[in-house]
Amino acid sequence: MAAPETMEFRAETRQLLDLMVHSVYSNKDSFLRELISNSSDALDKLRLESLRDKDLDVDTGDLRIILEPSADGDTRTLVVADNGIGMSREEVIDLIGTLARSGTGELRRKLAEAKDAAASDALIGQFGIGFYSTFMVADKVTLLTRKAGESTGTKWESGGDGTYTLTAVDDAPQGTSVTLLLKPVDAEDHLHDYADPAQLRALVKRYSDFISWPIQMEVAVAAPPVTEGEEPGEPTTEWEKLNSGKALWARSRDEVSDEEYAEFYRHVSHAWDAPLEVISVKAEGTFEYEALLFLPTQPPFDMFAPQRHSGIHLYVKRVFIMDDADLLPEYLRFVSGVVDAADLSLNVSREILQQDRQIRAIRRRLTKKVVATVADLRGSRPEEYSAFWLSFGRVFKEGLVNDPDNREAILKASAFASTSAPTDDSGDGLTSVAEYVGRMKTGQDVIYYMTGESQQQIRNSPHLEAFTAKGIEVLALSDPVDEMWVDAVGEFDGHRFVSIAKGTVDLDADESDEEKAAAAEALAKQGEEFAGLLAWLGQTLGDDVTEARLSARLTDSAACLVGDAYSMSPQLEKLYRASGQPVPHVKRALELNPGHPLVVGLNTAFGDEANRAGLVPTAQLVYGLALLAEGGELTDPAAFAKTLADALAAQLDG
Ligand SMILES: Nc1ncnc2c1ncn2[C@@H]1O[C@H](COP(=O)(O)OP(=O)(O)OP(=O)(O)O)[C@@H](O)[C@H]1O
Repeated sequence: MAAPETMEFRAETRQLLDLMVHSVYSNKDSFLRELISNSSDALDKLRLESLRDKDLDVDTGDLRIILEPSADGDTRTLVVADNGIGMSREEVIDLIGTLARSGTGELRRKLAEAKDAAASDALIGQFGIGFYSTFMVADKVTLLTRKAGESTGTKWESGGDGTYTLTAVDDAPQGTSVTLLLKPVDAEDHLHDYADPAQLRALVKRYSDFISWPIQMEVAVAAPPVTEGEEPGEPTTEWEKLNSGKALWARSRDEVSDEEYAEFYRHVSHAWDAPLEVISVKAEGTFEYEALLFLPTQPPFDMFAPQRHSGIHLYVKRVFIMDDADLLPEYLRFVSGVVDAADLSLNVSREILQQDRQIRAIRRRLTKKVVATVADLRGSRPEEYSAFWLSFGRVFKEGLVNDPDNREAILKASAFASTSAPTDDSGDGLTSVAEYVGRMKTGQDVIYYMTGESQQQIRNSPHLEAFTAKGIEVLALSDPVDEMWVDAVGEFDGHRFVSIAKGTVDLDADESDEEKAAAAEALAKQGEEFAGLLAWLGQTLGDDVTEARLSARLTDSAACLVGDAYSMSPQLEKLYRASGQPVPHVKRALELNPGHPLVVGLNTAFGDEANRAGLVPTAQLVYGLALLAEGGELTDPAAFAKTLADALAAQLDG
């Protein structure tokens, strides 16, 4: 055996480990689930590898997971071992020595801030900590592993402090064993006796019963009764299988408890929360398959990471095939679970899968089923739906853009903030588009919406003023994806989606013809009064605006900016720019409120003396204020500040 080499954990890993060592997490038992889960994955991988690589010299006849508790005085240990794929030395360093997953830094920061046990429980539950959870129960962890096909093994050992050692080991068995030198039992600290076979039996039953590989423990068998005059029989041992290994998806819903589903969900999705909804599908006929899918409660922290893939594991007749088979569209990437298909070849490749008719049929059916489940959730459990929507709505709505076939169903399952969605217990301040349509005023035939970067920005925007005054509901869409789908979807039930920040709006639809005629006449008269100013403003601000006109949508503010019916909104312009795409600056119309003192004053001053000093800066201020009020960004904030300061100073002087 070579001499051990001491390595240092990266700072981030070290801090996280330190938090585990001193963890107040109450569910310390979960370390066992994590180790068994890792072993089970390693066995799956070995079986697959041996199917794909016929030259790989391994024995796959007796694949299993072994628990080996022992107690010698105060020294208590537990070994969890498997004869799975194992790890190379580099893999040990990469996978075990570094906690390289994205979001780790964030977890560490939040854990350090967490004040009490409940808060840190929730955080650990949200992030999951895999192998490192062993340090909640062990003072020292030794991992011995040899990768299938390699001759030298690697021993990794750490006391959870700043360092670990690595040693090359020649005679290591293939697979991985993790030996825990257990911390003293401390019931108050939720540290149970993990060297006690009865305890282990109960934990495996609770957390890992569904694992398809046998989980075994060697137990003493009572010696046969001794008859007089005979030598006492040798005590013997036998392997006791601790799990039933039954595939959960093959059992009927009423046979499986919520807790069993929850543990299986944690295993397949590497999650620590409980599933919000369990979806099971059994298809018979041309293509036979069973699926068990889960909607999560908490978002995985890497949900928006570009490399995140779907959490659906593909099995063929109970044999694990791959873990990110393309079985659901990207906008459902928060769904995890298992699909077990009867008629695929065991060594099917990813490329073949993508072309496979059966896989495409499964994907279509599962997609519809998940979307329908989300819609049902809204109807049957509105509170849970709201929480779900808050975490996953943004991702789900990508489907409105990317999945035209299911667009209608996705829209029905979606909810949106709006200026007058009910906030009683049936609602949550969120409305469906159908409900919006049900509340539309007489004469209104379009669905009004406003996009913005936040709810606050939308709700304070001047564009909303006349809508609020007239009690017309407006959808308040503040997710980046909203910009895309309103264009892609276009209409619902014959009602067009219309942005209140674009084009002209007709808010007098419910008025009589006489009232409309009177209003039009009044506007025309005002138009004449302001004609000179409007033409001059259009010219003076020509670099930024297409024209200046009087507004029907303002009641309180002096001015706002309005795009053409089909122009790009400022948010979309910003999104494109942020993604590196060059887009020309989109000019919009400046709309003025003819009843506002600033606009009236400006018109009078312009009428008195069109060349008067101070008019140009005031025009620039009016434009800048309109931009600021909608949450926009000034191109030259310093110049704006100076113009404003000068104007204020001049006023104080006067
Ligand atoms: N028994 C094992 N055999 C082979 N590889 C293993 C074993 N245990 C862990 N690994 C490798 O180390 C990696 C890290 O394990 P760890 O438990 O920290 O995270 P994980 O299982 O990937 O995710 P999670 O933290 O969500 O459980 C695993 O993904 C796997 O590649």
